[in-house]
Amino acid sequence: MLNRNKHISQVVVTAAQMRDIEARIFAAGMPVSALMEKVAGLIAKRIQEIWEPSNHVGILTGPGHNGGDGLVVARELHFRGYDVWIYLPFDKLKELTSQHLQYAQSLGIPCYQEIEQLPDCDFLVDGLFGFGLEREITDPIASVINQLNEWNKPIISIDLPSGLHTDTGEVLGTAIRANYTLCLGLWKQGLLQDQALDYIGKAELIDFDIPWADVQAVLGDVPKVKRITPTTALSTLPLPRPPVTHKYKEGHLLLICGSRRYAGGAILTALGARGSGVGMLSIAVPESLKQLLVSHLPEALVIGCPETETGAIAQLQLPENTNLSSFSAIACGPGLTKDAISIVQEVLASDRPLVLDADGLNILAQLGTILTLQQRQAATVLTPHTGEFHRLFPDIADAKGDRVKAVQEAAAQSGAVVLLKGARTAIANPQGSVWINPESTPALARGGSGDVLTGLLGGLLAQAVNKAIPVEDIVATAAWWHGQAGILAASERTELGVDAFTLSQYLLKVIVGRS
Ligand SMILES: NC(=O)C1=CN([C@@H]2O[C@H](COP(=O)(O)OP(=O)(O)OC[C@H]3O[C@@H](n4cnc5c(N)ncnc54)[C@H](O)[C@@H]3O)[C@@H](O)[C@H]2O)[C@@H](O)CC1
Ligand SMILES: Nc1ncnc2c1ncn2[C@@H]1O[C@H](COP(=O)(O)OP(=O)(O)O)[C@@H](O)[C@H]1O
Ligand SMILES: [K+]
Repeated sequence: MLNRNKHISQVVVTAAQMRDIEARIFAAGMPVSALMEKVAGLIAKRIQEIWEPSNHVGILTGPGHNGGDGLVVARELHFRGYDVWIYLPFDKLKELTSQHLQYAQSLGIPCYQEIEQLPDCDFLVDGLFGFGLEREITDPIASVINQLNEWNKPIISIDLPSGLHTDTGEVLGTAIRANYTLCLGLWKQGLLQDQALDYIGKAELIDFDIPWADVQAVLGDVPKVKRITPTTALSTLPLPRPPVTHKYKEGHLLLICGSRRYAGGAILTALGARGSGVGMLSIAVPESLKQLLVSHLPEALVIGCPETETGAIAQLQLPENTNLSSFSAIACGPGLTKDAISIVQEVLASDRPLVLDADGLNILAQLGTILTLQQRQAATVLTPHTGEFHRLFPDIADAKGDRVKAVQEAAAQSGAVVLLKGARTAIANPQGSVWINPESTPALARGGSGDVLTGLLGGLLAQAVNKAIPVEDIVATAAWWHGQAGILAASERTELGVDAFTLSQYLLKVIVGRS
């Protein structure tokens, strides 16, 4: 049972999967009405906790079981002393929903068909549509939703804000802008897509005891799409260290970054790597940046390289008896400029795990993403934002739409682990497994935060080199750690206080006391 509770928050489902899981529960004997009663009871309880002092509530009710949930909530809140009004603009209701309406009305709870009739409420509960929404919302409901959004009343959505596509998070016509979303049973994939975030508000899972066996029967033993949780992220950290070890056993990362034009990116990447705790850090930069890097990172081995006329690295001049195979992992890209093309070609040809970011990605796109990566002998991790993603994968439709699908396609095409940056960063391996980082902060939308991630990720990969941890799990840990550092920094310093240097200083605070 403990195991189930630990795993349930990782699970992400589509509408079709949720329907299959529910069908198994009903087939096993659970009456549909009993489940609705249980689920809506939990929703009502949570609503009372959230909006305890307010007691005028409007319940927006749809024709299906999302509306049925809403009506049970209406009844429960009525019994708890709330003044409840139902808004129900549909004539044809599913049978269970219709029965709950009849009973609610028999209790004297008023029900209106016109939104104008609904009295002034302290807050609204959105039970219009859940995962059964199957087409665009049209008038008159679309206009009503727009009007409701303009009222600026707090709204709690049941399962998901009505109007969002359950899988892609796309707005189907229009959608309720909720302050809270109480997601039922298992996390719906659409709630983890960037395009849905403006509509969701604060999202919580209402666990209603879906048996783990039913989840497994539908999703398989290892679900394809998962949320990163503190448990999953912390489990891959290289802690505790073995008592007898030395610096090279704790990973040797080579960073290749910076140019005369972009010196700061090299420092930020290196500070991200420092935050990872990596045993040994070597940093290859253009010769003219060497002193600067040494002054910021006295512990690192800074390798000054010959420069092009434009101040990019012209040639990797590694120390004697060292070649690229001497390192546990390589991270390459931030601040390089596109003039460092030969360097990127050289690291691509190496047999070491490689993280490519920023100009490393722009150069890869120029070289031809798919064909170039086919030559790789070791793991490659690409960390594009949407702009870089489109340059790398011009054939893949829309990295701003269904990002889960986009990142899966990119990983499958390229054979790399792809981390698609965003508000809900998504990571896929070539076999189609996806991790989504469910929490982050717009405080990170700031120049240089990506550099910190590259260094952190490189450092974690270097430390994992001889361990049997899948690369995508390490990448997921880095994304989570980076996001949590942003959240912690923003909570202490506001969303305006999280410059990339500050972010790097918060990495350690995330894990102290937790691992
Ligand atoms: N079976 C149960 O008792 C449980 C119900 N749950 C609730 O049931 C919901 C799913 O219920 P349903 O499958 O009935 O589906 P929904 O209630 O989400 O909506 C489907 C209904 O809306 C209509 N509809 C769909 N798209 C429309 C559109 N664009 N314009 C107008 N009407 C449209 C359909 O004809 C159908 O009547 C979940 O989201 C959840 O709230 C579960 O979460 C918990 C268990
Ligand atoms: N709105 C947002 N919410 C959460 N995280 C964000 C948001 N915008 C950006 N980020 C994160 O910030 C980082 C930005 O990286 P990137 O775009 O490479 O910027 P830079 O190159 O300037 O460092 C990524 O990790 C991304 O996921
Ligand atoms: K809803």
